[in-house]
Amino acid sequence: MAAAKKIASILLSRSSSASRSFHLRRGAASGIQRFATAAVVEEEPITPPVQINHTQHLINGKFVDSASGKTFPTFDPRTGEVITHVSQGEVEDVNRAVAAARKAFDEGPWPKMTAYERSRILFRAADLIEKHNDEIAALESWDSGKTYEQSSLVEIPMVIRYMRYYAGWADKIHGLVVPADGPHHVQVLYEPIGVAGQIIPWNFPLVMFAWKVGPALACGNTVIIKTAQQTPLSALYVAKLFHEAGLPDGVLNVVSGYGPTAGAALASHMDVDKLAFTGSTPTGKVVMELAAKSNLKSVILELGGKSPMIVLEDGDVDQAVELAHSALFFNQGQCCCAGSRTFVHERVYDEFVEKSKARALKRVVGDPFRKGVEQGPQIDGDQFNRILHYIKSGIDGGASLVTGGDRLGSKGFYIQPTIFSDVKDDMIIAKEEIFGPVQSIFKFSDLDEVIRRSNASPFGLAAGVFTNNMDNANTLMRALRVGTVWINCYGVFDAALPFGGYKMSGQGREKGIDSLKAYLEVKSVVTTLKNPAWL
Ligand SMILES: NC(=O)c1ccc[n+]([C@@H]2O[C@H](COP(=O)([O-])OP(=O)(O)OC[C@H]3O[C@@H](n4cnc5c(N)ncnc54)[C@H](O)[C@@H]3O)[C@@H](O)[C@H]2O)c1
Repeated sequence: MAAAKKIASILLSRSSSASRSFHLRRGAASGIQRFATAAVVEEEPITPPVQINHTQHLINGKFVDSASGKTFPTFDPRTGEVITHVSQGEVEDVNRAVAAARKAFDEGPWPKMTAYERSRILFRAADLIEKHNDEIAALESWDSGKTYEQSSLVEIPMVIRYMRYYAGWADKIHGLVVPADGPHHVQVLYEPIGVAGQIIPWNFPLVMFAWKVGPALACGNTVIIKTAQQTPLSALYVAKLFHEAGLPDGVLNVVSGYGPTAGAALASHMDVDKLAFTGSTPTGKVVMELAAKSNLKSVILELGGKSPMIVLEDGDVDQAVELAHSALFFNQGQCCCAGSRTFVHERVYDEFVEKSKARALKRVVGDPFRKGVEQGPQIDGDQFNRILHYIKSGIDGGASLVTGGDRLGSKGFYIQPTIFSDVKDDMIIAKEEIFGPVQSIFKFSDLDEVIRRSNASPFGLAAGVFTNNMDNANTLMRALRVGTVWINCYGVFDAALPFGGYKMSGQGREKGIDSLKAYLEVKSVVTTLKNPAWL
């Protein structure tokens, strides 16, 4: 019982600053209508508590229009209406941003500053983000549809924590002196790579910004980051704060625009030394090819997933239901690491399915700016249609629709929390990343079977395990071919914890010490010693 309580506190906590989970407390939501009525999403949208001040690219420390003068719209997922128009970056804008970053690296003060000075600027930037937490959170929610409570209480505080983590590293990166087989003084130096190009998705715009910009700057690199076309607003605001904190011009450049133009220009640029990409697996392959065909820049990839959430038969079923629910439905189901294959032991399967249905029916869907709402709209019409298409494929493929299965309301991109049971491994919904609020529940009989079926995926990003049996937990944590295993918790994203994928979920790691290695070159220096006193 004590263990179960501990699990609940991990799962339901609003996260300590040291070890934040992506999960919020279950919405109290008294007076808010459930998705069965749909009325709540038909109400007039709440006006977000923020003004939009920055819509141009941030290049060389200044906000500038696109060379072409073009702009593109960014939309409110609650209504599908335009929020504002943003400068549309293309090849020429990327060239300008890379030139600024190149100059700031080759001639500018950033890599030449002391590590302590760099660290202080990053700490000041984190302080400014904290000061403006609520405006930034409002921009993030307006542009992406994620709940304001999630942005303001979880994600922006996580961004601040990540920036402080990397600020702390800046003056602790040091080399080695290693023994050699001869009269040589052998040093290993860790140096910044140079100009880093970074491409991020829309599902966690600022968290992805922090995972990339933090380690790159801490190591002394300069950066051009291309935001997702769906969510350009928050990064412009935050990058401005870095400059207010004292970041020299050209060190951090933000270009808004589409993937095949601005993104491809960055990935294939001859003056970019490192490429960091987060997004879908198909686009990951494209950018890797562009990097290889241009200057063979090294690449780090954070890609898609189809992560198993494994519920063994020995635990408290109510706790397991809540954990598996949040593992899938968090952030409208738009998480790379979503627990999108819920494997449940046959002994508790029927009870689990019934209780999961009850939990999904209680999920509070509505305007993300309304207090107590757990689920906002999907990001845009493309994703909305894609998810509805997957739901149809689940029904046509013979899975049992337990609840949901349709849109919610008549405007914007809201989808009913949906559950399928009796899902078979060869169904499309069992194999492909749905990226929406659609839970698929599978039945299994024993440990070997669930290991084999969990690993039978081209993805290997993450997995969850729910059990009180530590022997089984130990077996699973070693057998699962994934980058992260959460045991009796899910979605814990500590700054010090490396995150990344096995197989087609990516290459390399972000966060933790491993992310620093991704932004450092290793140089060996050998000096001949004359008459050494010792070797
Ligand atoms: N592993 C992780 O850490 C992680 C984290 C978040 C999201 N994701 C994945 O991201 C995907 C969802 O994001 P998405 O739909 O924005 O992905 P996406 O691949 O469509 O786009 C990601 C980014 O790549 C850009 N892009 C698109 N085409 C490009 C091209 N030809 N050249 C260069 N850049 C291009 C986009 O403009 C965007 O900025 C999911 O598959 C999800 O699993 C992974």
